[in-house]
Amino acid sequence: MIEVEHVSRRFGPLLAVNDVSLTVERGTITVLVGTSGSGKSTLLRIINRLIEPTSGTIRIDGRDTAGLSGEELRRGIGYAIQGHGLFPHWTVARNIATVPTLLGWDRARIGRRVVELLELFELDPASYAGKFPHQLSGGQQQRVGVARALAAEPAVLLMDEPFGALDPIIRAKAQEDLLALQRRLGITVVLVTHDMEEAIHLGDRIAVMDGGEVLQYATPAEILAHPVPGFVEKLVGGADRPLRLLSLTRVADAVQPGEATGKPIADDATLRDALSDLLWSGAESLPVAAPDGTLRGRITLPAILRRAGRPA
Ligand SMILES: Nc1ncnc2c1ncn2[C@@H]1O[C@H](COP(=O)(O)OP(=O)(O)OP(=O)(O)O)[C@@H](O)[C@H]1O
Repeated sequence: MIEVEHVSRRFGPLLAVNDVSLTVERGTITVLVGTSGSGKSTLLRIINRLIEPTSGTIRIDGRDTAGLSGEELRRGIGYAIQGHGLFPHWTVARNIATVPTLLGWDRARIGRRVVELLELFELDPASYAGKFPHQLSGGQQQRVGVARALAAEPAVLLMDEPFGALDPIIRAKAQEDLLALQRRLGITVVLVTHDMEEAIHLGDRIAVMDGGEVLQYATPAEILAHPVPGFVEKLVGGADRPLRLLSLTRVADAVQPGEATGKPIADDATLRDALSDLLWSGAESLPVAAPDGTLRGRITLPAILRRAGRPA
């Protein structure tokens, strides 16, 4: 658990982070979202003390981080940034080994960990361990960046616009991979983005920042349904709000008994995907299938539309 209490950071006359308090529960993803210059990156870097707060307290699992040296703290916290920050003249294996090496792990353990992470990120160790960053695609560099951040098995992972440089298809895949990885490892993630879509998709909770302040800190559903008036409302209240709402619910939660014709949709797809399929096929309903292919019932247009409106 990360507890941020009344944290501020001043740069000369500018209050880049202004009296922010929020708690990130263990094993969840919190997304900091806001426009450029709203203080997201500064707040993120205060958590691992790349930037010292001017005032306020950060506790990680109950421990005040002010009592630790910055270096000691950062060895226990993964940090992945846009552009991936890989050392260009180091191989992929050496990049991933950075923190374990600093921690003095023995060579055999480091070697095992590098192979394990490359496999986890679907990069064949035999082909990729000895490559240099410039020999990888953007998506592969991004995965190596996250692999490096996770090398020493941190309980906390901080990510600053990690998918910002990726094209939309690779970005969607990277987001899915992060969700799967986070569920599997149970890590606590704080992620910075300026993309509300990404925040809604990834966040268990979202902190909307503007002018150094957190204006609202709540679940995506709460932020969509009840945005605080002003900046947050403007940010989420656009024409695609109903579609965003639909993207939060799985087909499994709206499935009805009965049959339908057409290509089945997976029960773990979102209602937004289901609406898309229905509109495209011109059908009123579609069959719903479990991962093993068993039919579970059907999803209908009216059932989807009921969930796209303003919540009561
Ligand atoms: N080292 C610094 N010295 C002076 N001002 C800084 C410094 N770092 C950040 N700032 C200022 O603090 C404010 C917040 O910056 P920050 O990088 O946290 O914003 P951000 O929300 O992450 O923006 P972006 O999305 O553009 O990265 C900005 O006005 C920025 O210019």
